[in-house]
Amino acid sequence: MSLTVDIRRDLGGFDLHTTFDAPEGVTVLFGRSGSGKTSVVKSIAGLLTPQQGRIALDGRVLFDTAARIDVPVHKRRLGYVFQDSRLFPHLTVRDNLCYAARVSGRGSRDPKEVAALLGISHLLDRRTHALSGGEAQRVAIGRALLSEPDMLLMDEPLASLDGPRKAEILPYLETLRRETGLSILYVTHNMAEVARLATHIVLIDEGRVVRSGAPDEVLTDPDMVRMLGIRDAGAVLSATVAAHHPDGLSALSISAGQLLLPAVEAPVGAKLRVRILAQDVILARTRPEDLSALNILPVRVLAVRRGEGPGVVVQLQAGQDRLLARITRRSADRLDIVDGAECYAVMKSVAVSQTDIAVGLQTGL
Ligand SMILES: Nc1ncnc2c1ncn2[C@@H]1O[C@H](COP(=O)(O)OP(=O)(O)OP(=O)(O)O)[C@@H](O)[C@H]1O
Repeated sequence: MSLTVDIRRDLGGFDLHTTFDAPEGVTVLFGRSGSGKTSVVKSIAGLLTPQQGRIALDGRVLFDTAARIDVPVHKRRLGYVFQDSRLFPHLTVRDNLCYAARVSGRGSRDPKEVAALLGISHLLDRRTHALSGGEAQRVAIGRALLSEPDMLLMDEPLASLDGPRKAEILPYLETLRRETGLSILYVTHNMAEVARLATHIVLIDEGRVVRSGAPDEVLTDPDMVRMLGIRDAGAVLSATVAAHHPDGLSALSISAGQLLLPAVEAPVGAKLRVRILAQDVILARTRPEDLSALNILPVRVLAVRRGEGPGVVVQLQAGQDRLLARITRRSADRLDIVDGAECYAVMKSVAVSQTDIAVGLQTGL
């Protein structure tokens, strides 16, 4: 399912004027606090009425001011997962799961299957007030799935969870996407979630779309670094597990060669996406010898962006992929890092952790 959105609404001086397409897959709507993300999602869900515009899901028009169409919320066939789980505390997990299916009247999916997919089978008879935040959120996702929506809208579904709980849920979201094929519009301002889940990214600022496209293009666009956050800037690379070595390292094939990382929990042949932060990439003009860092890739400089501070962001071509490196202006001058320069990108193996790796999901669909 692909969604097209073109809406305009004045929110007390805030001019929401957002136009984008969300193709099949996981489209991440990313922007800082107050950029208009929730207002966009509410408009799609039918909870906020734009003054002007059109919203359509494949051929099905949900909203169109010109044609005077405004499909009511319950007939839009969209699943909505909020920041907080909003479960019924007096009902069991099973009853919470079945509720949406009953209300939507589209419940042909087996709740047990959905519970298994989300790792909540052992919780079915529990009341929801005693669930952990991560468990409750998985039940909320299951409930949305059981209404058999044409698309799932997820508005910062992990924002209320701490780091370990986020890490617990992310693999389920990856499985969900892979196994149900359901298209998802996913709102977040967390870059780790973007890097792990997105198959398409829409960047929004002050109610307007400033950039959209595939993650490997958008995330390595040096002009977007400021908006994405300099500390979080980095690339996502598609990789395949090539070998697991007895010394605890795994070898991954990427288009530019090989990466050695701490043991990756995936079998040989598994497809992965790996996030490499710009601040973890060092540049050298000649191939370094006698270095402890194990990953040295030949790269070509595509662009150099100088900021106001002492740092520069360097966009690099590494095989078919793009990388970003963040180095000092002083080093860039000393090493003559200019457009077209051939050099080597150096990365420590331990710089990439398990949370930077998504299994079974490459940068495309
Ligand atoms: N019903 C409303 N009436 C007036 N102003 C509103 C209304 N809803 C949202 N706004 C304003 O519109 C702007 C965008 O808000 P929105 O909640 O869509 O942003 P957001 O990107 O989702 O932010 P956050 O990440 O903090 O949730 C904000 O300035 C907000 O105060």
